[in-house]
Amino acid sequence: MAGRIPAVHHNIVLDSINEGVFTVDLNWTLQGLNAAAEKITGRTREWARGRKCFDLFQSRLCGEDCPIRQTLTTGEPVVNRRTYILNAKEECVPVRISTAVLHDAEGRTIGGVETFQDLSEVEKLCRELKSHYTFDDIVGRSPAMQHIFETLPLVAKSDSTVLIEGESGTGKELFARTLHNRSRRCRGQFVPVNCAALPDTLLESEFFGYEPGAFTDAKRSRSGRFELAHCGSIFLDEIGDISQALQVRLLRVLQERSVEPLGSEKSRNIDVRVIVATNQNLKNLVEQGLFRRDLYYRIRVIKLRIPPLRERRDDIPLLIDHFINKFNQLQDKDIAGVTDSVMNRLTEYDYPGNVRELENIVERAFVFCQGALIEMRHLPSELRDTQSRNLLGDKQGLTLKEMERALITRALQINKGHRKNSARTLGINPSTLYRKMKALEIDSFAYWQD
Ligand SMILES: Nc1ncnc2c1ncn2[C@@H]1O[C@H](COP(=O)(O)OP(=O)(O)OP(=O)(O)O)[C@@H](O)[C@H]1O
Repeated sequence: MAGRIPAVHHNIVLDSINEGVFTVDLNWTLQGLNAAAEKITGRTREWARGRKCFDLFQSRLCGEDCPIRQTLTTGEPVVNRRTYILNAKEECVPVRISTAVLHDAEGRTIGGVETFQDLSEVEKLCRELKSHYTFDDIVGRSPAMQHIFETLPLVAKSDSTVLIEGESGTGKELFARTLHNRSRRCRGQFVPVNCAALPDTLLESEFFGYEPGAFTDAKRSRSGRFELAHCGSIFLDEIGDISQALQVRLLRVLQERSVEPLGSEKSRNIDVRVIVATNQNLKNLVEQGLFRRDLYYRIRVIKLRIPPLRERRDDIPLLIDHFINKFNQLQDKDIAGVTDSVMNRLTEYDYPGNVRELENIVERAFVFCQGALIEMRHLPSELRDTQSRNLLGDKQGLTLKEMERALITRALQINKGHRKNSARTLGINPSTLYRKMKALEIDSFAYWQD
């Protein structure tokens, strides 16, 4: 008969695996580490003796959110939770951890075991892969974005005026900033001006500045945005909204590279790169006589068109990831991603507000999401609504009452009998749902599933 494997052999087995393993007693005192745990944490078994597991990990999960505490409290294992630990050199190490309860021969709980994998290499590879899909802060893997990434360094190097066209929220200002940061002017200022935000008279003094007495309130002189941008770049957003009179003045500035503050007769030379943006079709405005043709040709020396997000859906998963990372850092959270159904919904949605809208959707979900993944119920109702729209399926030609019954029972089926979630799917108050269910004699327990 084969004998039992001696304990010392268990240690050899534990030391031969790549995953870090440690065990703790019920007071979180470390009982042992394997060789991989020593390597990943940079701590020795001698150091660990008598210390607590939170001394070893110093992770943001330590404390209330501690996985091993959860396991010891609930008896349930935690599987593949991602977090960061601090190693002996105080470096952040990304890890994926799992936990389980340890029992003695009589089945009594005597402590817990935690296994953890070092994800540094995996993250490094991901970063390398991602670097192909990013240009500074701009993310994109669609062919359209990859093409823009190729041209951006060349455009940044030149000093020519650039026209960026794209719907609102496509990232025009982000591109303009990137062009500035990558140019020889990066030490100068990047000065944005939203031409649609100010009335014409104010915009003129904003552009060119003024001298005392130029108008009633002008007590002192003030530099305009063009002067502020001297040796840097000026970004004129919503250029299609400026008046004809201002278009004439702007054309002169671009031709002569000098500005004349209001109330002054002397012009000042300026060395500025001009980047303009519009969410309108400037060519159409020219055809309609609303935008000067000569100014149009002066500003469209180089034209970049940023497609709306619905025309480059390949970018959506990457952008979601980008914004999740951004908000994890800003809000010190640890959200790992979105569920499959959320990903499907977010990649099929049309985004009238483009990337800004997607960013807002993720930011909003961060407010409501308490777990590791963003779920359907964390999305705004207009995104969840398709679920209600699809609820009826092909049940046309029903009476209003029958339709209500069909909708409610379908919502209960989808939400496994959960009345609050069903109310959310239907876009009504839980109390309204309870009332309707009572009137229609629908029993939610019939749909209840674990
Ligand atoms: N490709 C991208 N990668 C990462 N972030 C992006 C990208 N495109 C846009 N964003 C982000 O989306 C938000 C909106 O972008 P931005 O303000 O540049 O848009 P815009 O086209 O200038 O909008 P508007 O026309 O309304 O002024 C910003 O927070 C920006 O950082």
